[in-house]
Amino acid sequence: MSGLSVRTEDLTVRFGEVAAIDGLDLRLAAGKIHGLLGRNGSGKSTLAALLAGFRRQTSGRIHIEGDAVGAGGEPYENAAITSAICLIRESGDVAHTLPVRYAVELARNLRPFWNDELAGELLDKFELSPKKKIQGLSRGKKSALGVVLGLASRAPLTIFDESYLGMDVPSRNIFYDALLADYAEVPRTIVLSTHLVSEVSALLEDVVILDEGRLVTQAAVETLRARGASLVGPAAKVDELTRGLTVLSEQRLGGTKSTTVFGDLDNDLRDQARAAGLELGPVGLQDLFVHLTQNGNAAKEAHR
Ligand SMILES: Nc1ncnc2c1ncn2[C@@H]1O[C@H](COP(=O)(O)OP(=O)(O)OP(=O)(O)O)[C@@H](O)[C@H]1O
Repeated sequence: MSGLSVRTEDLTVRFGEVAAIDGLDLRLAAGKIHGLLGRNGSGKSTLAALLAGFRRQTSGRIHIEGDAVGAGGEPYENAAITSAICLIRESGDVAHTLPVRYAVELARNLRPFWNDELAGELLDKFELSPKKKIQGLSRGKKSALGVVLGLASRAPLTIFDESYLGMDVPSRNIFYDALLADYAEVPRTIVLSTHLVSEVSALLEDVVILDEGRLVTQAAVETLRARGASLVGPAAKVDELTRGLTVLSEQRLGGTKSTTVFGDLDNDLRDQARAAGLELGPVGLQDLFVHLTQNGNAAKEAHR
């Protein structure tokens, strides 16, 4: 099993006047970890709910495909498809009056690819007692329970919709490590919806950036990160070579400066930078995300 692929065509969801998703043409390749990035209100949760069949689109099409779902098709009201998809939302969607072990049992019964051993290991890692009532868990522990259910479901398409934001940094690190380890063992399609871009960027292979329900860009992380450069070295030289370029961020420590710029650096400039002893590197995903979703830039990018 290497997961499900997703294709959307002209996908649109309207809430009255608001288009939460607006004519989205998207491709998510099977067996990869995708980042679904966007600012607040950009449509991430709406898209996640559509892919998991939790809601129906106003217009357009969704096609889910892969070994686990036979001929594939639309997820809405299609149990053969939705049983292979697990969406974990920030709320966790777990019954609050029950102990943790009931939530685990429920998932075990509902999820055809469920792995009990992994669930047990993760409960221990997050120090979640099976006897504890869910309503008595802290926000972070509720999020951790959601993460345990999501990972142990081993669903061919697993979507975490900001479900780990309530967790503290050490717990989030446990999540990231567990996700990578289990993904290496059982490759599947994972979607991480987040605005904590810098934190998850090392996990991601492909990235989708949304803005106001529209696709700003979709690309492999490496391709995106090559769409600019960071220059590090003596401040005066860095300033001289980056003059007139679109600067995404700058940091200075004593006489040394690191400047990140957007756009292609021509070979001449690269040669000059190297000759001056500057270090050249790719752009951080966080800087790109901020730039691409700033007022006006998203629309320009979408029409590139
Ligand atoms: N049930 C609803 N009724 C009306 N409007 C809605 C509903 N759900 C979402 N919206 C609107 O659709 C747009 C997209 O919302 P969505 O929750 O999908 O964004 P998001 O990217 O997940 O945001 P956040 O990062 O803040 O969670 C927003 O303008 C939101 O107000």
